[in-house]
Amino acid sequence: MNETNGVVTAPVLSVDGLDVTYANGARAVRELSLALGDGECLALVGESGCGKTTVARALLGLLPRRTRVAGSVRIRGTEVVGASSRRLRRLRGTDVAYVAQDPYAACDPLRTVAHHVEEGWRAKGQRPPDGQVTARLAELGIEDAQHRARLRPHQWSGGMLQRATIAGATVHGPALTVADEATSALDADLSDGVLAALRAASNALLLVSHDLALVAKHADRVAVMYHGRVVETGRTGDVIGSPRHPYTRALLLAAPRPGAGLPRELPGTPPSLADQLPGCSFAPRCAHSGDQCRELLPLLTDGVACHAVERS
Ligand SMILES: Nc1ncnc2c1ncn2[C@@H]1O[C@H](COP(=O)(O)OP(=O)(O)OP(=O)(O)O)[C@@H](O)[C@H]1O
Repeated sequence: MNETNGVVTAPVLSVDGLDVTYANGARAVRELSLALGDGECLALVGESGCGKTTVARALLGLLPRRTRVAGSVRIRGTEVVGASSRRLRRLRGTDVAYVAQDPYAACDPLRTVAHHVEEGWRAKGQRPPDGQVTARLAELGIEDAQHRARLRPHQWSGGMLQRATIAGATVHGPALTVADEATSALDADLSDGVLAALRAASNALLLVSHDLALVAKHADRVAVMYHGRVVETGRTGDVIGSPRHPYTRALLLAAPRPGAGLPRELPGTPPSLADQLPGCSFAPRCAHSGDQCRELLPLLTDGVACHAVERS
């Protein structure tokens, strides 16, 4: 709980022991815990398939039927795991909003952009107050918003259209915005501005991203996932500037970043999601692993889950 001026509020997001197994037996998220406060931006990073999107979907109650979900996801104190469809519908838009990867895929090509922004109100059975669509678009950096809002999505550039989807997703000022690779369909030079707009339009923001340069610039904290677990977490500058987990170091070396030299491919491949290794899932790929790493699961302690890391 947080206390501001004597008023106690629940953290925006608290995830405790989240565990997700798809119907085919793939255990994509394993005992994952996270917390996010007002105004904070947390980036979830990690190789493809490590479970980032699964976490994002779990926060919105959007996992497929027959997926087994254990643990707890609370948004402003309201439990999402096991919530009824009615309660989830009530939470979406007001408590938690979602920004998808590809704005063109998220929009109906036959409808105007204004129609998509208005959907934020319609989904709650409301009509947008006069002038609000244009005002929201202008706030997100759209020039000549009144005219442009009447155009169709294909008449907008990708960066501008993503700003419009952010405008629609955040009309009710949700406590938490979840953005899953929200800029990966855009050119690199547009991504920065769109992320800045996303941050400005959001309260707490969970950013799923593979772009470590953007994460370094926009996120306050980072959680590095591997094989469904958080293996390192901390302030962005610390995790990206002085990574401690061998996996985080390898991930950073594999990422194209200005001034970081040529990327070095991550050795090996992650284990299958059906595997239940007794020890660290990264041990088979880790140059520092010993017997303990293969036998005993390292717990996340002081922001890092690794037996081999030096602890002061
Ligand atoms: N509906 C599903 N049924 C079975 N397995 C799934 C399903 N959705 C995802 N998975 C598997 O769960 C694992 C985690 O997927 P997820 O999309 O969460 O990873 P990710 O880290 O977001 O990857 P990417 O960066 O490629 O989007 C992957 O191995 C994926 O194949």
